[in-house]
Amino acid sequence: MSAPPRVLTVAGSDSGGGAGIQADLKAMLALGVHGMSVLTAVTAQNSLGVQGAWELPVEAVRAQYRSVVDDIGVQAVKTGMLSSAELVEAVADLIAGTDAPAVVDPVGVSKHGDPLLAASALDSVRTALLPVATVATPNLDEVAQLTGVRVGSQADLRRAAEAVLEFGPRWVVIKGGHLSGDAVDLLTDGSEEHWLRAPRHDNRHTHGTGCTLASAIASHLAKGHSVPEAVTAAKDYVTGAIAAGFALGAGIGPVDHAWNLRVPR
Ligand SMILES: Nc1ncnc2c1ncn2[C@@H]1O[C@H](COP(=O)(O)OP(=O)(O)OP(=O)(O)O)[C@@H](O)[C@H]1O
Ligand SMILES: Cc1ncc(COP(=O)(O)O)c(N)n1
Repeated sequence: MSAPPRVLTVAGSDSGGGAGIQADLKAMLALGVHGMSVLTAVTAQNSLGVQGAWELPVEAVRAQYRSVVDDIGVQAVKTGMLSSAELVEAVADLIAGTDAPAVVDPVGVSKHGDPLLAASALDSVRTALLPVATVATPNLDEVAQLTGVRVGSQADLRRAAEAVLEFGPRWVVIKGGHLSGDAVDLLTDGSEEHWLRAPRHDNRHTHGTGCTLASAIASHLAKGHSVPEAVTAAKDYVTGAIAAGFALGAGIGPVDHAWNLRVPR
């Protein structure tokens, strides 16, 4: 049997299994690719928030990356929580030397408002990481942090996309998940525009939506799809996962990464 496409996530661990590395690997399995991971940080996290976070040394991140890329090889890379300026710069450098598309989710804070990136790292995200991204996937809070553009309605999404594209990613997906009404995202490279629209699911169990979308994009890119095809397929996958999100713990439960694998009875 031939090996499936290989996808690497460079991100933090969520002990609760809903976001971070755990969400990424689950999404990759559900989408038929071989998932691999470079851990940047470990969080003590559950449905109520992040209780603690510990960064890995930059040499440990570099060594994991080299182990995977030099032997196994990758068809796409996805980044999530990178924690510090030093890690952002090291990862940007590693991606620049890798011949594979990179999906950059510029994770800033968790759903509960806990910081996952030092404020001092924002400049490195702008000047080192975004320029090496094939697709960047900021949410509205990350757009505001990175560009100063505040999105209050769908009409502002184009302005937000233009501001992010100035930092150099080939494509950007501005996630409008935090607006009201339909869940509308804008994918653009500055010349083509694709509006991705899905019904808003009235389900509070949405922990891990951003990680899941970015990993699904990377998985479809690894299969050889174009960026618009990959993002469209990833949007369908995350929408189904949100619709099937379930309660766990006392707070916000995870999306269901396996929804597309369940056989109807
Ligand atoms: N209630 C919902 N129903 C349908 N789609 C949603 C809903 N909430 C978010 N989405 C979609 O999920 C994807 C992730 O968007 P979101 O804005 O939630 O990302 P995020 O903020 O990075 O994630 P998180 O809020 O978990 O940190 C987008 O495609 C968005 O449109
Ligand atoms: C380790 C880690 N990485 C990322 C997120 C953000 O999660 P998301 O934006 O997908 O909800 C998180 N809560 N924890």
